Amino acid sequence: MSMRWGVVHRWANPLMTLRSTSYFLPVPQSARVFVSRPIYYNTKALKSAANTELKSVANTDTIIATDENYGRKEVISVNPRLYEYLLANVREPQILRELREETATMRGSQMQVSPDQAQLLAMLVQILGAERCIEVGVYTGYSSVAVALVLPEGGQLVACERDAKSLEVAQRYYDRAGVSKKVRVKFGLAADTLKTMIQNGEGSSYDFAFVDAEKKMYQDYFELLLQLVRVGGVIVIDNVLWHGRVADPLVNDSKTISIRNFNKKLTEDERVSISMIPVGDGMTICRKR
Ligand SMILES: C[S@@+](CC[C@H](N)C(=O)[O-])C[C@H]1O[C@@H](n2cnc3c(N)ncnc32)[C@H](O)[C@@H]1O
Repeated sequence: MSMRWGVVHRWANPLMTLRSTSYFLPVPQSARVFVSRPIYYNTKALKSAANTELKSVANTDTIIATDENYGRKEVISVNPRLYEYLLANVREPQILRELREETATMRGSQMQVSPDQAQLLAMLVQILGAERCIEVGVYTGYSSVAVALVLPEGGQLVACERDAKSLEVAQRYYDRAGVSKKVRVKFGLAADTLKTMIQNGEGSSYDFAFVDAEKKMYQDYFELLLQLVRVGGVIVIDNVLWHGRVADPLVNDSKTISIRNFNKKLTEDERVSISMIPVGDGMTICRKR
């Protein structure tokens, strides 16, 4: 939050005493909308005013837009306090919590989907009544366990991963979660696995796919998965907001450009209905038409 120095104003606390001296305190830029006209306070009242002001700004800081560009809709952004609240409302199975805690000690743990993302994936699988799923990018298995747990008996998840060490952890948790029978691990490059599945006649036989691997391969994964998923099936793509970099014109590294291009192409792709949502690092849900 950016600060500027300014007079504390009446609107901050209308009950305070009038005095002859003005005091200057840091006032957040975003509080400027509340400013009316200057009024002078005693020191004690001033401190309390500052607290009130800063607390209320912490609240209003979550609201990022209310103007006509957004149809006057009050659009919010998730700040740490709100995100903690959101997480407190996630039902994370004990086995996933343990996997998350173990993964937190490992290299690359930031790659794992967040509990709210995993819950959304599981919810989509359940809404779809999905029985046949694919995951591209397993890592230690957090999202794949979340999906496998809600698959019916006889359901199947094809889990594509090129890193054997991560797969060892994932496999251990498939066993512990009692979902090993539902998960078909495919070790190797995901694009090769998907191509083989198409060649084996598995086209249009999957209900759900989740993409969370090499960013520069997103378009390739998407094209292959579009062949494997049935009409009405869903493909979810992770990291589509790429830490916010996709919206920053000054960021032009190859991964950001690749995701930006992918997002643009997807928006224009009539083969799918889409919904981009700011959960985790951003996900796009695509439904095959
Ligand atoms: C972001 S992580 C996946 C996180 C996982 N979905 C979770 O929630 O824990 C990406 C994973 O994709 C794997 N990966 C990257 N490129 C791949 C490729 N070409 N083929 C298969 N796996 C790949 C990486 O080894 C890594 O484990």
